[in-house]
Amino acid sequence: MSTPPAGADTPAVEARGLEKRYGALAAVRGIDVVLARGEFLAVFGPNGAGKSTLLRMLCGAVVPSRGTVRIAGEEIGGGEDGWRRRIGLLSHQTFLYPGLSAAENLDFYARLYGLADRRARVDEALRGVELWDRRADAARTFSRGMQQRLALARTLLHDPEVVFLDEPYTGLDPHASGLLTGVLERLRDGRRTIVLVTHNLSQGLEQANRVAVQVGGRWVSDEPASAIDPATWERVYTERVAAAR
Ligand SMILES: Nc1ncnc2c1ncn2[C@@H]1O[C@H](COP(=O)(O)OP(=O)(O)OP(=O)(O)O)[C@@H](O)[C@H]1O
Repeated sequence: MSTPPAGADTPAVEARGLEKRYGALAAVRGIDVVLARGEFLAVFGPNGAGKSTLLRMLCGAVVPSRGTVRIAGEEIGGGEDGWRRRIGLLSHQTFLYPGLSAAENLDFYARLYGLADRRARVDEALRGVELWDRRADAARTFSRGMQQRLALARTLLHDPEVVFLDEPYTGLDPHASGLLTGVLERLRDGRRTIVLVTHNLSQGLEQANRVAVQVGGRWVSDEPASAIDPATWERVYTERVAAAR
């Protein structure tokens, strides 16, 4: 089963007027995001800026209070759910079944996505995150970093066109961080679209080709990564955040 390709000019992600309120609190206050196929967007911002809330709206995990999100032209919540197969989300929640082994977890998702060649896909995914040796062990016996690696394999198992990553380096040791960086490099293949939320200013800038800064639920900047000087980026970022507060 596969999703039909979207038109070349159709944005991979198109969000208009996104807002999210939790009672009196406005977590996201009117953000537009239009990402062409192949773009790699890094979103930076202080704690509580609403970055995770934005990401969760972009991938259909949180319903916006206002605004719409389209994935490859298809509106989230519009009735069809072909968009689900086009996206992958790696977040604080691993979406793993603790009692199932690593291989069983991935096999479950492979079935859910109706993937052909399930066995081969699962084996390849386990090797890709260096969990092949632990494939028969229950996810609940994994360390946090190992769970994060398995969650990464789960995120990418169905080869999604749009990948959302919310602080994906959390809990990873230097070796596993390097592994993830390698995976992200391979994902930058020009056809895949990536949205990364991170607090790592230098690494995020290096990886992305577009950079947004979010403060108080709004984007205070959105520019090509090439417009940013890595040498002064930390200072510029700090000033932008301070000015917006
Ligand atoms: N389910 C929820 N119910 C109530 N308030 C929420 C909920 N989710 C998020 N919030 C609030 O929305 C605001 C933005 O939270 P969010 O997690 O999106 O920020 P963030 O920029 O990702 O922060 P961090 O960098 O700390 O991860 C915070 O004030 C948070 O308390």
